[in-house]
Amino acid sequence: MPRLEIDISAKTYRRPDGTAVEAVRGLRVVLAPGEFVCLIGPSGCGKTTTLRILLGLDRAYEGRVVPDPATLRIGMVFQEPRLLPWRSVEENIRLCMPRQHRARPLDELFAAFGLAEWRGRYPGELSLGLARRVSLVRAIVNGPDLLVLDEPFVSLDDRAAAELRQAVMAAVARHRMTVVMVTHNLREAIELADRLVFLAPRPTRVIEEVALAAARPERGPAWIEAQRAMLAARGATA
Ligand SMILES: Nc1ncnc2c1ncn2[C@@H]1O[C@H](COP(=O)(O)OP(=O)(O)OP(=O)(O)O)[C@@H](O)[C@H]1O
Repeated sequence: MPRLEIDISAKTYRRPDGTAVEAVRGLRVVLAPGEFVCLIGPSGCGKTTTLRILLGLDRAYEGRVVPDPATLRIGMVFQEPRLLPWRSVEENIRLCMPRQHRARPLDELFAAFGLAEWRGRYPGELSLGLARRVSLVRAIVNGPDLLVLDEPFVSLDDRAAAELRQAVMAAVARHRMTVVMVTHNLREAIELADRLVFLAPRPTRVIEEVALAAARPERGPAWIEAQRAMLAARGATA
C-alpha cells in the first residue's frame, strides 16, 4: 500500500429544486502506509460523502484521491453488515474470495475471530455485533490495501462493541493495511487509531489532527480517559 492522499477541494450536491448543498470544502488528509486514521465529525458534516469519494463511488467532485481508488484493493465494513441472508457465514466469506482461492482452509481465520462455531449458521441467526464481525472478516480475507470502517460500533452494547474492537485490532495486527474509520465516538477512536482527524461542520474540512503514539495493547481505560479529557479540555469534540 502506498501513501494515500485524499484531497477534496469541493464537493457540492444539487437538490431537486436546483439549490446547492456544499458538503466538503478544502479537505486534505494524507495517510502513511499502514496508518490507522479516524475521521471524527458532527452529524451531517460530510463524512459519508468523503468515504464515498475515497471508495471511488463518487467522482463528481473537485480534487483527487491518489492512488486512484479503482487501482486499490479495498475492504469495507458498513454499519449495515450486508450479508447474503440465504448463505451461511462461511459462504458469505468464500463468495467474495477469488475463485481460485475459494477452497483454501479458513479454520485458522474463523478461530482467530471467534467465529468457528458460527461458520455454518445463517446471518438471520447472528447478533448485530457478530454480523459486523463476519463483515469485518469478509473485508480482510483477501488482504486489502485499504480497510474502510463506517461507524462500526454504533448500536452495539458495551460488550459487543469491545469484542468488535478486539476483532479490529486482531485484523490490523494480522494484516498490514491502511485503515480509515469514521466514528462519532472519541473513546473508540482513541483506543484504536494512530491519528485522529477532527472534521468541521458542513462544508467539512480538517480542523485538527492529533497523533496517538502509545502501542494499542498499552491503551487501558485510564489512558484512554486521560486522552479524552485532554482533548475535550482543548475543545476537540466528536
Ligand atoms: N444526494 C444528496 N443531495 C443533497 N444533499 C446531500 C446528498 N447527500 C448528502 N447530502 C447533504 O450533504 C451533507 C453531508 O452529508 P453526509 O451524509 O456526507 O454527512 P455525514 O457526516 O456522513 O452525516 P452523518 O453523521 O449523519 O452520517 C448533509 O447536509 C446532507 O444532507
